[in-house]
Amino acid sequence: MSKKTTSAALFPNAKVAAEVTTYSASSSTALPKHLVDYHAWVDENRPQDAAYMISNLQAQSLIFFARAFGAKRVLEIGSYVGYSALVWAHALGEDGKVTGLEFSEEYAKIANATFEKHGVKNVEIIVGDALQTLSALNPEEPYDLIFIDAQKSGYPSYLRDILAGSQPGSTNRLLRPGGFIVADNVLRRGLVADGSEDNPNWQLQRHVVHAEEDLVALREFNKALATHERLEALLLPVFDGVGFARLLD
Ligand SMILES: C[S@@+](CC[C@H](N)C(=O)[O-])C[C@H]1O[C@@H](n2cnc3c(N)ncnc32)[C@H](O)[C@@H]1O
Repeated sequence: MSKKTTSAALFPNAKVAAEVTTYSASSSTALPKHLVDYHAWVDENRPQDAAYMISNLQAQSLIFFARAFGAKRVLEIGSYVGYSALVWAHALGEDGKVTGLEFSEEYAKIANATFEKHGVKNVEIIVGDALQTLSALNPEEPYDLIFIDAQKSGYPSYLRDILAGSQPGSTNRLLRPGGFIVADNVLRRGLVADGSEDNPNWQLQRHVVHAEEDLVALREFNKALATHERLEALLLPVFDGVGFARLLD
C-alpha cells in the first residue's frame, strides 16, 4: 500500500537528481548561447571557484520569474565574475538596469570585460563591501527585485538594510512596494533545516570556514523573511534553497 508523503519523490539518489535536472533544463526555454558559453568558460577556467555561480537551470528559472513579474530593475548582492548579472541583463532587456555589488575588484574586472565583449551596456558593478555599499545606495528609481547571493553571514544584515532603505513614502527607496527579494543558498545543502551529523552533507561542510556561523545566520534570515510583518515569504526547496519574499508596502 502506498503511503502519502510530504517529501519530494523526485530525487531518490544523486543519479536520478542529475537526470531530473538535465531533463528539466532541456524541457524549459533554452538559454541564449552567450550565457551557456560563459558558464562553461568559467567552469573550465576557474575550477577553484566556479561553483559560486548559479546553475544554468537556475538561470532559466530566474529569467522566467523576472519576466513573469515584469521586472525592469534588478539589484544583485554578490556578482562574482558576472554570470548571474549577465542572466538578469538578458531577462530585463536593453531597457532594463542591473546593479551588482561585488567585494572583489578582480572578479568585477572579469565581469566588466564580459559585459563589454557581449555589448551589454546596462549592468553596473559597484566594487566594495556590500555591508556598506548597500545602505549607501541612493537609486533614482527603486529596484523591482533584489537578489541576495553574497556571504551567507551577511544575509540578516542585507535584509535589515533593504527594509530600512525601503520605507513607505521615502524618496530614493531601494525596493519598490510589491518588489521581490530572492535569496540563494538559504538551505545550504539541507543543513539549515537538518544540521545533525547524520545528515550526509554534514561531512562536506564541517571543514568549511564559518560553516556553523553561516547556518546560524541563514536560520535567522529565513525566520525574519517568514515572520516579518512587511513581507510575504516562500522558501522553495529547489537548487540550494531559494527564499522569495514580496515587500508588502
Ligand atoms: C556565490 S558568489 C556570487 C555568484 C553570482 N551571483 C553568480 O551566480 O554568478 C558570491 C560573491 O559574493 C561576493 N561577496 C562576498 N562577501 C561580500 C561582501 N561583503 N560584499 C560584496 N560582495 C561580497 C564574493 O566575492 C563572491 O564573488
